[in-house]
Amino acid sequence: MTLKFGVIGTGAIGREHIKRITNNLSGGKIVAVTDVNQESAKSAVEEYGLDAVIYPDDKTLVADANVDAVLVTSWGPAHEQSVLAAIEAGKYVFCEKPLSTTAEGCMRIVEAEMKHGKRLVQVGFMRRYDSGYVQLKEAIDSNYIGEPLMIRCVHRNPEVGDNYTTDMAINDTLIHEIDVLHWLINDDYKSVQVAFPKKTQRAAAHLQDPQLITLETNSGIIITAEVFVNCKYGYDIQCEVIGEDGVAYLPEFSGIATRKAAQFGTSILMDWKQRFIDAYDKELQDFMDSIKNTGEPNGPTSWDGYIAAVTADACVKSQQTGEKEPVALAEKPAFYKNEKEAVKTV
Ligand SMILES: NC(=O)c1ccc[n+]([C@@H]2O[C@H](COP(=O)([O-])OP(=O)(O)OC[C@H]3O[C@@H](n4cnc5c(N)ncnc54)[C@H](O)[C@@H]3O)[C@@H](O)[C@H]2O)c1
Ligand SMILES: O[C@H]1[C@H](O)[C@@H](O)[C@H](O)[C@@H](O)[C@H]1O
Repeated sequence: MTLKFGVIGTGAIGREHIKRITNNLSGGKIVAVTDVNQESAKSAVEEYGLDAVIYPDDKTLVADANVDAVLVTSWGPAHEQSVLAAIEAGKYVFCEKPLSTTAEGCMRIVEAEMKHGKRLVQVGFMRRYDSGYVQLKEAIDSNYIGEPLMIRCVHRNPEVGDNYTTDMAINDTLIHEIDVLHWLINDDYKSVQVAFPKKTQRAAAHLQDPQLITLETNSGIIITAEVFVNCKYGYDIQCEVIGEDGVAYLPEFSGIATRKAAQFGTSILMDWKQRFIDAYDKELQDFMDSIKNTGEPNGPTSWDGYIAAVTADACVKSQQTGEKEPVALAEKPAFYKNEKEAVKTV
């Protein structure tokens, strides 16, 4: 069975996913595309030699009977509308993060999916498929480092565009940590607090950068996460879990090391595309394989998207109040209780 995809949004990650489904993975084919910028949709079709219909908008694409699954890779605020339209039409959905930019929007998706009666949606929280995070989870689950007590994270981008706003540090960037960390430690967040350190001169006038976020879990684990999106030197993701018996570190992305001119060095990546390249492949392959084998996607669910959005909303509130803000989750519906963990082979 070949899963026929319609793609909504042919920008940076839309093209990355089109490329991997077309050239690297098995079981999928792009049959339709759309973008608010129709030139972008046309150039994607040309660039990857796709035999795909170009639609004027998400609604007409979703209505194409030839489309089995919708790949939502538009801007965050546009996701909810496309995901709801796809669920309404009974199509599978792979939606890039965030599932919706608000908790209410995620809840509308959760309710629509439950009404449909079976899981259709997978959220692109690809770090759960990254071998480094999978190894960290194994170190925690096997009790190798004892009970986790604290976690220290760093999420740095070399630069961002002028349209990147202060709340996007949470909704667009920290959202990866929000998702992967509660999965890593099997715990939920109780409260969050955001602090604004001294601002870098490289940030646009409207943007607070860097930001330091503290998240506390129900069991008392304290997490500190730095988001710094104009760090200039590279794309740098760090995670250190401090347990009662030891410390576990997320592996660094490995490039070659060099010795030259009295220097010992190694390279640092400059963007996200390479850093999690294997994880992007694995998440999409898993999406296609699990639909083929079980009729439902296996990866991060709409409920995971909801947890991330509630936590992100509390962080955005704390950006405004400067206070510690509670994270108040609704009770998990039975519909999502039997979900399998998206842990794949390393
Ligand atoms: N998982 C990851 O690591 C990762 C990496 C990059 C981006 N993303 C997410 O993917 C999404 C896209 O990011 P990007 O970097 O590719 O952005 P981008 O700006 O490069 O591309 C987005 C594209 O969507 C189009 N678009 C916007 N609204 C639309 C709509 N309503 N209908 C159709 N097309 C629409 C735009 O014209 C643009 O071509 C964002 O939600 C972002 O957070 C995730
Ligand atoms: O959309 C991107 C992507 O999710 C990257 O992984 C993250 O580091 C960036 O901050 C974000 O803007």
